[in-house]
Amino acid sequence: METKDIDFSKLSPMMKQYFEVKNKYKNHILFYRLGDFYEMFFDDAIIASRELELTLTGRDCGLEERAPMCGVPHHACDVYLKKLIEKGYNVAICEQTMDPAMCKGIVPREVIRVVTPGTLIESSMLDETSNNYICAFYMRAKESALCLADISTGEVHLFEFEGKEMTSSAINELSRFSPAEILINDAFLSNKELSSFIREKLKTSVQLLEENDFSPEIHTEEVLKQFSTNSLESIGVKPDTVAAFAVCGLFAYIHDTQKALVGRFSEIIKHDADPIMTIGFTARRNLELTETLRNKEKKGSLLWVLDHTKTSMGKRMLKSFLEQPLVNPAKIIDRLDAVEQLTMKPVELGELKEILGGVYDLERLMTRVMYKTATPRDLKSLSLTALKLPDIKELLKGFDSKLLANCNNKISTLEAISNLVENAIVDEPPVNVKDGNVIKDGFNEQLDGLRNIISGGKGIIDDIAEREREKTGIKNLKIGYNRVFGYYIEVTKSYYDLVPDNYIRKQTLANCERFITDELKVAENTILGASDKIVTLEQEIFAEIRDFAATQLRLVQETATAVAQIDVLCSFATAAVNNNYTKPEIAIDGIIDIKNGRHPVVELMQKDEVFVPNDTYLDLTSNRMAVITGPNMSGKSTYMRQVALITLMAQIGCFVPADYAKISVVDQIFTRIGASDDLTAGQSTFMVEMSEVADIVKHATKNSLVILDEVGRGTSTFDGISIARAVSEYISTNRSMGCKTLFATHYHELISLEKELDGVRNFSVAVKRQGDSIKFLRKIVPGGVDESYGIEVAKLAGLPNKIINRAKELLEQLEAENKKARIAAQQIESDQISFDKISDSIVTDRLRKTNIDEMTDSELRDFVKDLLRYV
Ligand SMILES: Nc1ncnc2c1ncn2[C@@H]1O[C@H](COP(=O)(O)OP(=O)(O)OP(=O)(O)O)[C@@H](O)[C@H]1O
Repeated sequence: METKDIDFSKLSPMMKQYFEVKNKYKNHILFYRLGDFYEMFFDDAIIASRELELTLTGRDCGLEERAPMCGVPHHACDVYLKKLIEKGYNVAICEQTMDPAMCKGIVPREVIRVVTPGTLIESSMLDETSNNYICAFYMRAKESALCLADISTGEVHLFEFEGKEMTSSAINELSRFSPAEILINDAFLSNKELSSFIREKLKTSVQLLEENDFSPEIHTEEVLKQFSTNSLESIGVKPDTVAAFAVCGLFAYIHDTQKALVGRFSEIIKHDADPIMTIGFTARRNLELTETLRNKEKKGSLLWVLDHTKTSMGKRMLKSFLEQPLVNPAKIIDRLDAVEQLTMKPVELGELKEILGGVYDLERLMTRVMYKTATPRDLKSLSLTALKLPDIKELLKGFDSKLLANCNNKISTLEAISNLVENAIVDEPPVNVKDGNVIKDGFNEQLDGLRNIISGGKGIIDDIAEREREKTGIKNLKIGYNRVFGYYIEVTKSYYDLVPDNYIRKQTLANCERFITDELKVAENTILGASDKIVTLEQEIFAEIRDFAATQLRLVQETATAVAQIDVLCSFATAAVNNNYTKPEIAIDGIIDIKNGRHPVVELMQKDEVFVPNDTYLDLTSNRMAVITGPNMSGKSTYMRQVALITLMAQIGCFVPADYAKISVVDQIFTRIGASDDLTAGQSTFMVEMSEVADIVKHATKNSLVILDEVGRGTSTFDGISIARAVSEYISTNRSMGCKTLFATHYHELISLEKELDGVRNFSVAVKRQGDSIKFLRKIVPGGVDESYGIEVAKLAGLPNKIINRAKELLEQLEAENKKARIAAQQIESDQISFDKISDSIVTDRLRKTNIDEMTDSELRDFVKDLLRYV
């Protein structure tokens, strides 16, 4: 039976309640709590049974047909939630809001949480090394704001964008944070570039909200509750700004969907005040910062090389460091000084790392505390971590670093929490507080009193048993207990005759009978009453301790951030020591000078070839652009990426793989490398290549670093050469440009740029010819090469000899033709022959393609003259 066929007036009272709730959450799967299960009914049950492979059963619902039903146990619902979220469903969790035992009639129920990709908090559903952001993007005509929050850690970021850079800046930030869920307003949809970026590249869940859902007039209260504050200004948000709309949109949504979570957030990180390096979506992926391009794996990425962190908080922060390199030289130097100090004291570094190894994820623990879902073990983890903090603080005192001292100041020892938890909670508590034995003896008088009754209760029961044996003469009389019947006196068959009249029969078994007496009943009431009270009291005491921990949110959050930062700095120091890195010099004179630089990942991944280090020198004047030629496979891309990675590593405050490095801070890194997988999004390789180049020339400044690998390769040779040359000219001459550029190319024609343009220098990757083969030397040397060695590389790659020989033949033929074309061109130049005499050459082929018939003689002459430069 489907929902549409239901006669609602005939439904049972419980089903009526179900539909009252369900109607508010039509687009969600409703988990409806019934006892120990979350049940799903009707259409939800049909979907869930299919998606979760659950048995579809039925339940009487007041109608003739039973309601389709399936369910999942409430204590194991995480697994099922995860599956549904991964399959793109949103889930509303409806709980019983009163103890059923205390209710007459239908138990009241309410949706306390809506689970969507951006609102997950369950450890089992989250990657401990990554943040999980939900964001609101509020857009007006010329301005917009983006507010992101990670509910599981309490982190909040806010950006405001305006003017013509609005879209590109927004795309950069969205790709940097990669949110799991985006809330948008109507105006967002009119921005085609942003909409298609989110749809095609981020592939994130998007929800269109009403304009009112963002209104500060309506929603400020909810934001204030979430931040436990009394004004938007106190969290750095000016009312009526576009930022206030984004903040209100996001936190009103969180407030509405996460009813159990109040006051989880303490501060908003505003980014306009503190700019960071821009690395676009493409460069981030091309440089393989956090995952490899091909397999999307951590191994083989820069993160893999640098990750020696010990805590989950450190892992998340390391990732955000990599994605947000600094541009403020003073801040970079502070980090580098801290790393240097740590490398200089290996024993203390080792001790710090060992302590950090025992630190729990304070941020996610606090979310559970605020949600009131923290278990006794969670509080114990919080306390155990707090107990380690004094040792961390003591060790940090031994380092002479401003940043480490700063972190130390921010670490609170959280004594109030650890004292309370250590005094109150047993050393190895059960997961669930209801299981009992959570609170230590001696912590609460009332609890101690009740426990005494229980332990004394055993004595009372033993006394009764002893007296009854004496009184009745039943030697093997004993008193037992079970959950159904409570306490009972057990008498075996052979003594039935001796059972006195005051024994009331409770149960007959094969060999014995069970009885109760008035005296035993009174004892039972005392003992069981005490047990029930103990369970309730333990829960109350635990809730008080948890709520006290919640009051310490700000302190814990600040401590967590500082500990995470120490962890990342220790991780950098470890990578520096293990891989023999150098402290870079940070400059602002525009010079990048690297001696014996290495690619941080290739040098570790490569097993069968020793990595050959290389120098780099780029500046703002005569060494702005390096044109790098060399055969395929010689190491051009590796070299260029290595320069970008060394620059980026320096700007995140990490030592670098080089003997010496002076790095002038760059504001942006751009890359145009290889084919990206946008082909799936319906763009041709060439189209992707050109739009990436367009992005670079539009946004690069003289302080940017640009990596261009084989620009122009995606089209025909002449088009390609022309585009590559025009791009190089533009970059090296245009007003705001002149940025530092590394340009690898197969077009040897570009070598001439060195003579023609200021700031261009030729380099090549050295190779050695060995008979009809070649050896890669991997060394970058000054000067360009005009030999491709393509056929030799093809041979090295194992192409069959037959093909290689035929390729050689064809090459000779083409070279002869090219020679002919050159002579013909020279003749044209000196007007010795007319155009129609040039036959059979690459130039005429090109001329034909260009539809020369429609050109005047002089246009044709200019066109050919232009081409002459390439033949
Ligand atoms: N400096 C180096 N020392 C040792 N091995 C290197 C070095 N540089 C590159 N290699 C090795 O050479 C391989 C090819 O390098 P790379 O891809 O950079 O060449 P390329 O010139 O860009 O090739 P193509 O033009 O075909 O793209 C790398 O995968 C790496 O294993």
